[in-house]
Amino acid sequence: MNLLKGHTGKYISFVLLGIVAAVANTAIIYLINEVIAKYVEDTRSDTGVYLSYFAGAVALFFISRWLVSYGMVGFMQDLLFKIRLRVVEMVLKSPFHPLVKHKEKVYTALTRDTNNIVNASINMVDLLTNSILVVLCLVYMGILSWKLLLCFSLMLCFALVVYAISEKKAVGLFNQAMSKDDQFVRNLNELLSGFKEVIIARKKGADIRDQHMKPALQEAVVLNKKALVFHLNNRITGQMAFYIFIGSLLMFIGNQVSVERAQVISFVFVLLYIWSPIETIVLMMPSLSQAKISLNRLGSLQETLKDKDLGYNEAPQQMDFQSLEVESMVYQYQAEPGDLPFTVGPNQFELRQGDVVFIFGGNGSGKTTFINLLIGLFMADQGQIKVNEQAIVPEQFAEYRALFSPVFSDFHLFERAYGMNGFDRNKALEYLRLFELDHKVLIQENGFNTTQLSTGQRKRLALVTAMLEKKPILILDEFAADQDPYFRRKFYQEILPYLKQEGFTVAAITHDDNYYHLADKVYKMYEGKLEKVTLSASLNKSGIVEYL
Ligand SMILES: Nc1ncnc2c1ncn2[C@@H]1O[C@H](COP(=O)(O)OP(=O)(O)OP(=O)(O)O)[C@@H](O)[C@H]1O
Repeated sequence: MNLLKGHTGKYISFVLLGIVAAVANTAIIYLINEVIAKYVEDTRSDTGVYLSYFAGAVALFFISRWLVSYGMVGFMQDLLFKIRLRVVEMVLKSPFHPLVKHKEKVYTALTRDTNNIVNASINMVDLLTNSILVVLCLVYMGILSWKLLLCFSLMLCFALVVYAISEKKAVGLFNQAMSKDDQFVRNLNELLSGFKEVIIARKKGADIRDQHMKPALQEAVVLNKKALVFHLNNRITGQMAFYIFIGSLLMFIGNQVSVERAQVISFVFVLLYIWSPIETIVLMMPSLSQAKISLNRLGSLQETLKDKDLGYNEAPQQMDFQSLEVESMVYQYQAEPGDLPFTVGPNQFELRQGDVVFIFGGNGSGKTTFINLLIGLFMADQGQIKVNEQAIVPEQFAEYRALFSPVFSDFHLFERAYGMNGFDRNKALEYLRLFELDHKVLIQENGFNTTQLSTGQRKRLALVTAMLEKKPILILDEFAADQDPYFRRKFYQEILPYLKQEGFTVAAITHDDNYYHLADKVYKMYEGKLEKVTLSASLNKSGIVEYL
């Protein structure tokens, strides 16, 4: 992913300012060295000139350095904004299944990976400034004595080769540690989602902590430690090599390669000066390695979620709806190795404008899967859907989905009425009264206050919200299951006719066989197969109503 797109100009200006800072910094060292040389030679009369150059170089260094740092603050915030929004975009455009499967990667992408990348992009400018400084100083050292530079370069090359080898190992370890972090986040999500159960059975929480979270954290600690120890070893080895080199330079090398004492002193001075930038570069490597891994992970997340949702469109047109037919629709779940995959279909199904259609069937028979296929959440492997006798093509899927307002059995009640073009407060009040929520729920600026409601009341509010979306077809997955007998009766006997009168078409999964006769059509789901049933009921041997 190209993160610098739109920021290239800014980044180039930071790089240029970084170069200016590095040149000014080198000039400072050069000037100090020259003044020292003048002192040694006792020609102090020239120092005034050097002093004015020195003041200029210092001013240039600080101004350019400040400008880079100031610019970087804004750049960092922009980049953070851009990457986070990019991840949200990926999420919004993703089809259903890949996202559900890789949810925890989205969390880590938004937190750790984003920060790693932003920090490294700041470090990149520092890295560049320091690298230029080192190169310029090396040139200067070459001018002082090419023989000494050759010796130093040999030592530096050796240190860099050792560094590169252990750095590769460190990157591998960081990568493994990040996978352990993902596992930890997955468990944390589980713990937070199931916290009620955990409070009742503390052993569950302890088990998640001891058997899963703690080992994942411990493994991440071990891996991170190992990786950081590689860096530490590199640093210590580098420092030792450097001190040994300086000692040898002063004691033997200078004499051996016959370089004048004054040049050796100047050389050592520059060497002492550039060690800090060299060390800074080396110390930045872990953050750069981590950023590289994070960038790869964002890339792979993008790859995982790359399939744009079918017919992706954020503002689909409202389709006219008169009739809907499902023809020979088949869907098969991907099974775990060794398991038989569950298949729903081939199924036929029809819905006419104003219909109230019920689907019933045993647990696990495939009702929810079928509903998910019907509303276009899952993509069927075979078959087609026709609206007003026209087959729906993939490009029309966003428009097709906009026909439905679902209340899932595991519905989510959003805090506000997001995505509604104008929140109809009058209708909202009318619906709240109908659902007997008007004394419990307050209408706010753009939605309802949703706190202090029971599960059944929350579900009623979810249906109110679905109705306010003014989509032609309401999809209800076991809506009445959480309602008390009084409201259940009201739902089937008053609310469903009201919905019909309001122009809604309703397809509902239900187990309330006492009310099947109120539907226009009833379908039975058995082992993935839908069957239209007649509404003539009979009592079976046990006296239970049975639909044929
Ligand atoms: N994510 C999944 N991966 C694989 N198989 C699945 C998955 N979800 C459901 N199934 C299989 O599909 C079958 C149908 O599930 P579905 O949720 O559609 O049943 P249902 O009729 O709605 O059941 P219930 O009345 O319990 O809600 C299940 O028996 C299960 O084996």
